[in-house]
Amino acid sequence: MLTAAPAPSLRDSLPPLAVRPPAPRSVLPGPAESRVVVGAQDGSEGRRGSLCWAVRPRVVLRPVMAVGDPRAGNGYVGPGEGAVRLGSEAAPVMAECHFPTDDASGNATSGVDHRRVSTVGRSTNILWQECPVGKLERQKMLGQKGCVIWITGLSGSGKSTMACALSRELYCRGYLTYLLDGDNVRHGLNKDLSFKPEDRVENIRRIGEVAKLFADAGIICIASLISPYRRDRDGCRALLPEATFIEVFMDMPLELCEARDPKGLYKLARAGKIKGFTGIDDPYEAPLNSEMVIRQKDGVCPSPAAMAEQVILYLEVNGYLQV
Ligand SMILES: Nc1ncnc2c1ncn2[C@@H]1O[C@H](COP(=O)(O)OS(=O)(=O)O)[C@@H](OP(=O)(O)O)[C@H]1O
Ligand SMILES: Nc1ncnc2c1ncn2[C@@H]1O[C@H](COP(=O)(O)OP(=O)(O)O)[C@@H](O)[C@H]1O
Repeated sequence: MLTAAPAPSLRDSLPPLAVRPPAPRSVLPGPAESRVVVGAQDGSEGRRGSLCWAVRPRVVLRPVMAVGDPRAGNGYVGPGEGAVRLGSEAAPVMAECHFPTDDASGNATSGVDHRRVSTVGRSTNILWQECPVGKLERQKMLGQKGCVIWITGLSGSGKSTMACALSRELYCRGYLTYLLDGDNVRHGLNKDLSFKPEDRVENIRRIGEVAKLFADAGIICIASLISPYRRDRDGCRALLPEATFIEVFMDMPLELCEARDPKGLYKLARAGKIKGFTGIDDPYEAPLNSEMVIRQKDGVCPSPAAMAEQVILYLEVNGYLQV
């Protein structure tokens, strides 16, 4: 009996990864008071109060400020007291870790600057925990700048198509991206949220916060969600460092989106079976000053590849694809 061959998946259709010269990895040019995982000489994790080797597989790092913080509990180090000896670039670095004022239960009582303890939202008595490996180091490692490409538009305007084409193109050129698609995030993190206005506000806020973390990780984060309210998109922009929020408006007419209706949702909304559908009985506030607008030319929508190319050109011209 003949069986039909399975249709190739989108993943199968990816061409081989282009060889982009990797960021130089022999020595990571860390900042002056540099930074590493602390491990013991036998390669195991560093212990509090012990002599530690600064090690990192396959990557030889510069001098180190190796102060194990017992609160971190993961071998990574934070700022604080500690006897530090600097080593050469090629040699492992030794550093002695001291936590002289820890209390009997093992909790750190040292090094807490109470002037920095604050209240944020409903969280009280919290302190920003610095980590010596920062965004700049991660960006150097990846050879790209972390940013958020925020794709907004009506349902059916082509957000996901654009996001996937862009991911694919950047992947093929050797850049690391991560896609936050509204539909997908609503399957997990945001599954407690509906489409009523206050829930959309929260959906956008949470995705903005997550996107901010990805950008801080040095990743090109592509957020693709309707995000219909201007104020909330602008709120996400405000979360990010200057010029790292790139708003892309899929400016497609409602008639086109409705004609596409790939999920049949417009039909249901018109029939009154879905209430509060964006563009039908819930507002979409178009951006006023987005970095990019994708629209039809002479009534023809640019191809997915052409849309992605437009964004990549923007990233190139604005220096996001290099450090
Ligand atoms: N009432 C209503 N209005 C708009 N969209 C609806 C609604 N109900 C379900 N859907 C489907 O959910 C997708 C939109 O989710 P988002 O998280 O992007 O929306 S929002 O940013 O919170 O407005 C959206 O996906 P896309 O078509 O990809 O935009 C719809 O498929
Ligand atoms: N540039 C394009 N040219 C032709 N069709 C497109 C283009 N972009 C999207 N589409 C089609 O439009 C429909 C909606 O696109 P989609 O990316 O799912 O939109 P959204 O994520 O905004 O809801 C899909 O059927 C898709 O194939």
